[in-house]
Amino acid sequence: MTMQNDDPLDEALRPPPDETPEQREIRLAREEEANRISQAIDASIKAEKQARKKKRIVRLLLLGQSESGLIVVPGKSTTLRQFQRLYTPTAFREERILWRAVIQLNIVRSIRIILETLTSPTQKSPKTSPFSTPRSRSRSISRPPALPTHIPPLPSSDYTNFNGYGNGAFGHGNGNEAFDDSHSGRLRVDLGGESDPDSDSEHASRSNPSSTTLIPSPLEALKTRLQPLRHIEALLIAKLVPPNEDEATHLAGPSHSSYPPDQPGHTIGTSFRNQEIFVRPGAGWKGALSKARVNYPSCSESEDPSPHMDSGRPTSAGNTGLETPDEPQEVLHQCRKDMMMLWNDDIVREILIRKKVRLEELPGFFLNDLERVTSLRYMPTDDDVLKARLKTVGVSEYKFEMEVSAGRDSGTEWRIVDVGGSRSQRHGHPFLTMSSFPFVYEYIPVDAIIFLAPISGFDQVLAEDRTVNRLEDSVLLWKAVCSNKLLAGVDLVLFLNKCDILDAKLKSGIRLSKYVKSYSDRENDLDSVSKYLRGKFSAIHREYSPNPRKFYAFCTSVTDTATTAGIIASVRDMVIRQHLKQSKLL
Ligand SMILES: Nc1nc2c(ncn2[C@@H]2O[C@H](COP(=O)(O)OP(=O)(O)OP(=O)(O)O)[C@@H](O)[C@H]2O)c(=O)[nH]1
Ligand SMILES: [Mg+2]
Repeated sequence: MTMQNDDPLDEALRPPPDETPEQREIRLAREEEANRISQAIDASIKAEKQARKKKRIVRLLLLGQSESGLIVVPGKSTTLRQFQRLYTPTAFREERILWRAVIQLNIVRSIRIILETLTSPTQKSPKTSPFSTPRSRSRSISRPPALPTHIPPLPSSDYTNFNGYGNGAFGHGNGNEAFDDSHSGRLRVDLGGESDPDSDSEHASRSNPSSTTLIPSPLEALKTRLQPLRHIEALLIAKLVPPNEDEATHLAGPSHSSYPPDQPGHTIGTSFRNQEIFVRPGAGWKGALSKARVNYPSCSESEDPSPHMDSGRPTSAGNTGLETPDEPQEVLHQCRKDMMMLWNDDIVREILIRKKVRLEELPGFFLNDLERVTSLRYMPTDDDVLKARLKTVGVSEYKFEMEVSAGRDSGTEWRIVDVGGSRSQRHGHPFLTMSSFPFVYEYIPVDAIIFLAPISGFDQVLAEDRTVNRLEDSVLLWKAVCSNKLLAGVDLVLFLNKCDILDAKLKSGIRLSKYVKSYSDRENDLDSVSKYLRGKFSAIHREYSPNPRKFYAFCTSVTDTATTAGIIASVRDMVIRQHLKQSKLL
């Protein structure tokens, strides 16, 4: 028996004992070639490592004010999503299904806003001018009287006998009420005879108890049928918010309106503005949803059966373990006719208009798409993802490399810092300074700041401080950013955002000069207004910047994919140009 303790590799590599000189020559040549190839591979790995070390990393910081609820938020996270859509389209597309839960919650919230609005009283508050100084403003503006912390019960009427959200905006009926809508498909509610539409007392006097009936009103019945939305709301919150994240559903603070008396939404005096759901930034919530995801529906808008469907039902992104496959989508589907009836009802619309609640302008508005977005096989489109609203809290850096399909500059790593902008996160400063954003300094150096000012908010006040006009808040923050010495070397890109909403407002007859006195009798159209505001922001930049620096301003509607793609390409070019200059590579 021979001993087998030789290394098998040595054994294999050992030249055959009877090797001829020719065979030896061939073997040595082969070994040399193998050696050469191995060295080439080593060199290429080393080169790649070095290239990675030298990789171009571009850093952007998104800044701009924000609040929860019913008001104009600037669109920082939407801008981030636009970058992701353009630079990493495959990843963006694959994540679209995860946004369905956010859209479902947005829909439920819109319905709740309607129901709450139908019961809310009117309040008055003064107007402010965004370009006045804090001192002059404090002289000219007196703090409005505090709003009631609860809504006084209004006399019963078809519209006013809701309990209000505190008691359940979706109602407490037994679900058995009859509701005959066979004639008109509408909420056949009689508002009474001729009346002053602005008078709440008229509204009250209309509801003479003697005229009440034991038959539940159509709206009561509708409200009862919409009750399952309450459960869905709870389910979605459980799905989107981590278990220990109580704060997300309980943003503190007394409720009051964010709108002055003759301004949109001013009558909405209830609690929902403080109940906007947020997630901590980062992909945490997406991770939780995707882990529970079974698979993607391959197409959504069509009702065609798909191999990805489980018995024709959408597969869920849920993670509570309590759901059937996408229970929220099923419930929304079941409630869709009632939601459409509520939203399309003439009288409901009339009340929303009278109370200046312009739902269409609010973040996360999907009520005009109910048929599509409540379809059982609904898959959010790119536009839907951009329109969806999920408030950001805290600060987070998103890193991504351009996919090859996204064109040139693949290989550049983009790091975009998204910051939650609400005042509660700015330590409640009455007027802003950059010290309200202490965390920002951790992210310096950045190549540029994209500052978003939602200029459509010129006619609204902050929910967090009703004496402050929305535009004024933007202007103050802009001033603080421009004058900040630590940011003096950072280029500034200004997005005067929500120009689409601004355009609609101006066209509807709302005049800028009513809120910005210095605008006087200039033309009240988008072009003139945006040029004027751009001039104002630009003058502040010139006056307050400690050093000269690059400054670019764009009028944007960042939910609009076509126009935003061009703007982001321009931003990318100039940021990279500047980055290269600073890296002394140019
Ligand atoms: N119509 C319109 N809607 C916009 C525009 N920009 C953003 N939105 C919508 O406004 C909502 C809020 O945008 P976000 O990007 O979440 O705002 P944000 O600045 O990140 O706000 P915070 O996270 O609260 O600091 C979203 O529902 C967007 O779809 C715009 O230019 N036009
Ligand atoms: Mg955000």
